[in-house]
Amino acid sequence: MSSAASGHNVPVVDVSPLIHDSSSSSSSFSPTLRPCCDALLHALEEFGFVYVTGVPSVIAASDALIAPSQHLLTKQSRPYKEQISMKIRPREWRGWFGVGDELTNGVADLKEGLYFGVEHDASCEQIKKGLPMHGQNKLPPEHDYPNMRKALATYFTEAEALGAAILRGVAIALGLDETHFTPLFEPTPFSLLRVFHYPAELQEEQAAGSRWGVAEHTDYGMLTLLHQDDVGGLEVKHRATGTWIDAPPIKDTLVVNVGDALQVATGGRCISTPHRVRNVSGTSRISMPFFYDPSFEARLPPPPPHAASSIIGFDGSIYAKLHAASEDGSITWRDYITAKTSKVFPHLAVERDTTDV
Ligand SMILES: O=C(O)CCC(=O)C(=O)O
Ligand SMILES: [Fe+2]
Repeated sequence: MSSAASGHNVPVVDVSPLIHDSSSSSSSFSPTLRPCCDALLHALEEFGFVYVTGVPSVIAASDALIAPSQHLLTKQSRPYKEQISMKIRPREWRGWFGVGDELTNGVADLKEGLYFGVEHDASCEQIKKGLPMHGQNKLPPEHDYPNMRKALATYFTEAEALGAAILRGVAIALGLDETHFTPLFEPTPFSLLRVFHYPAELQEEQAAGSRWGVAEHTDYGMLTLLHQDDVGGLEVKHRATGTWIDAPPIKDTLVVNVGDALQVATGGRCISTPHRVRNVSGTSRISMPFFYDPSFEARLPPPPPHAASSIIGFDGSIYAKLHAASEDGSITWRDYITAKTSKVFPHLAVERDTTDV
């Protein structure tokens, strides 16, 4: 059912008050700040999704990265893209993957894409320690795509600042200290960026309803910030009615959604909502999700006992098993993300000891 037919639409919230008002005392908040925080929380409680506006610098940074990525994905040959394949140094979890390589819910998605992470220099501590999912981003030759590495760094900076601002707003609306979620991101967020291409030629299989661009899933982390082009195809499950509603493109907005870790961190107030993508438009679709996630070694709180099964998200089984196996009841972000990523690219399992969770 479309959103128009169900009467439910993911709300649009202007978050510019949160970006421009950084005062740390509630008595000096601008008059527009609290309504903005309340609207954000309300959307994340009902839908787990919100469109944010008032973020021109993030949109500009995202446009600067999406243009070369789109060219690379839609215009270059397979051998060209294979030069930067994820299969090269697979534990680093970066580079290009082809249609059918990534599984959601055990089924191959009808999309290809690029994975990027925080840039790690070969001499940094994390690389020396051999941590999984750390490394250098794989980019096409600079003479073909000048400035792409710079555009990537700029987008990480902009998107992380927006993620932090939104979480400050959620904390204020929940009546918590505005820095409540900050420790989870220290010393640095473990952000990931993906650029997806849903080719037009694969639409017939999706129209039949048995295959998906991305099958139903929830996101793992705290917040996802999604730039989608103007094609559409994202669907969100509305908790109250159980219906699937469209989240169509809206100009100058980003779609923001709650992941499993934020659902846990808010005691189930914000919901990590199942969503999926189907491109039956007849044209290629490009999207760019940015995952604003905790630091790699951050400790995630155990779910409150009274509500354990209802707040641990769509893939609560992994979360619950990891908690049960941990000595003090807390798990690290590393535990959760490596267990999850081992399922989506089984042949690239980054920490083999966690694949049987
Ligand atoms: O491509 C999209 O619109 C959404 C992708 C998504 O849900 C994800 O990568 O987690
Ligand atoms: Fe997602």
